[in-house]
Amino acid sequence: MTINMHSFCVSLGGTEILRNVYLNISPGEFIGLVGPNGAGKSTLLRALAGLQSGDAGQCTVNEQNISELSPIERAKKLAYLPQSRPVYWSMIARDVVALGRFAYGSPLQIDARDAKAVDNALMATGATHLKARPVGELSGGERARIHLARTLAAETPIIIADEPIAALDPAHQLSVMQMLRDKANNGSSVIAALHELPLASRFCTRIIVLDQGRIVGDADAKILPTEVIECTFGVTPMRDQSGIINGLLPKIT
Ligand SMILES: Nc1ncnc2c1ncn2[C@@H]1O[C@H](COP(=O)(O)OP(=O)(O)OP(=O)(O)O)[C@@H](O)[C@H]1O
Repeated sequence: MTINMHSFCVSLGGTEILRNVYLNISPGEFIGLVGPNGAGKSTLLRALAGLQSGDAGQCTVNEQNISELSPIERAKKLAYLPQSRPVYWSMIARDVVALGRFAYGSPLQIDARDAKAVDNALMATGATHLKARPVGELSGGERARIHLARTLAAETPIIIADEPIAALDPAHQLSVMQMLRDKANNGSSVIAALHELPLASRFCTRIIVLDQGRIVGDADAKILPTEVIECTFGVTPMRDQSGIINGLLPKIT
């Protein structure tokens, strides 16, 4: 499925947060949305998920305005992992993952297809061994993987993830990035807000750079101009021969 933003603007508390954003995500793409703290990444992802209305412009899924979709229709098309993921009851981890199936029936009475989706999602995030544990007892990284599994359990053609690898150890960061890339390779449209530029560069098919609510860079990760990274983040990327960023240094002046 294709997701599209056209001349999209958002103001919050009297401040313009997203300014005239144009964006297109096609099946097969894994987009890394990067930008400094406060750039507007979460706001943009919330808008793509239909959770943030705009002051101007449009956001569409397969050319249908996202605000016209019912929550259930939306949940069958896209899964959204928010940055903040509070759990107010100490539910068993597997039940939290099963919440991802709510669009298909009651998450507390899951059928065989739902159960398979939940088990596959737990496996994809390396969290199968955690399934019987109360989420309140899990570590931050373990809980993050359970929430990601909840997102994947929806088995939607679009995945929108806000900082899916924050709090994960290096091995799980790599495996989650590979898994998201595999989803894209299998036809999903994936966008994730990321702070880990080298990992974004290695695994994403495209990088979009947001700064003060504006898109200031949009390119294949390997050819994203060094100047854009330097101007936006104040760091200088080191690259390997293929252009992949493999380290960052304070901006060389
Ligand atoms: N409800 C709100 N009212 C006023 N300002 C808001 C509101 N929500 C967010 N903002 C502001 O919008 C800007 C963008 O926030 P957003 O969370 O989208 O940034 P971000 O790029 O995801 O940042 P981070 O990398 O720190 O998570 C920030 O300056 C934030 O303070």
